[in-house]
Amino acid sequence: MNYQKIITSIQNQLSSIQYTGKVASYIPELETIKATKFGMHLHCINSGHYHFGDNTEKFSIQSISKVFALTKAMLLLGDELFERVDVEPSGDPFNSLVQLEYESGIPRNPFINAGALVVCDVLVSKLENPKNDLLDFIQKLADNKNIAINRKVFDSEKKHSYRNMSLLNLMKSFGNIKNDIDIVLDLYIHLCSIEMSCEELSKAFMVYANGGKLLYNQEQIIPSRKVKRINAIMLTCGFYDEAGEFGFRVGLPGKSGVGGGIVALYPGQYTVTVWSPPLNPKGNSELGMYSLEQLTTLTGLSIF
Ligand SMILES: NC(=O)CC[C@H](N)C(=O)O
Repeated sequence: MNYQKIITSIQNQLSSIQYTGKVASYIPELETIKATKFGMHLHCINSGHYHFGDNTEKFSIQSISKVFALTKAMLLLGDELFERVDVEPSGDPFNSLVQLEYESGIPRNPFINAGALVVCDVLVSKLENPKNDLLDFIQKLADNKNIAINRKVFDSEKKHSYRNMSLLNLMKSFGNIKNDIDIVLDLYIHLCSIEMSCEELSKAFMVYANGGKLLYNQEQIIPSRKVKRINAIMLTCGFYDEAGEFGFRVGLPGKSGVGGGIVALYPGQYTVTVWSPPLNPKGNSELGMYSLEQLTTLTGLSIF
């Protein structure tokens, strides 16, 4: 397979495509990022790296961090975790409140905000230093100590957390948040404000493409059964109310964030990260989705 040729063809197509998406503005600091940024980094298990554009520039990973948080919670807890958060697609926007009211405060899945907030509540209960432990965990997955939060993004989101506060209050009223809501929110925003590049995310997600083993030393750090489950949740819930469309067009498990990043993976083959800040109306990177659709079409390598 000539990956280089395919990646170059995607790069060439992008230069002539006009985007219609908008950079996220409800977290004001995210709006300061140039809309024309674009990076792509493909990391193949057996045949190396292919990339272009701003693939080494760090950006706000936002909801991509929900995968790391879920993984850590699944390592700490057994199936009882899924009594507090379900594993069904929500079909609603990522920050929606409506289902929680008639589903007794149990979020549909761990990749919408409500679900990730419950996961953060679990992490606060189980870990003495959840912020440090999570950062250590991500640094280990990425084999890179140079991963940290962006303080400006953290402060900016903290000041505009009306929705997430509402979600926490509603779930607390149903008894599904055990800790102080300010502490849970603080951890959640901390994770969302972590910065990583496409290259770093492709490396960190390799564990999900490699059956739970770190590719760089083959250490099994996540049991393969749990990796199977995490990949399944990425496939069905990784793109909020656009999970069906992502499966239809791209055909890979993955996760997006409102910083414009998308990570996707093909178990046993590769991980790929794209970054383009303008988002479509569902909150997913418009050109990111387009590029990934081209990748799986031109390589013929999707899980379908
Ligand atoms: N979809 C996202 O990336 C949302 C994350 C963002 N920090 C929020 O809570 O709204």
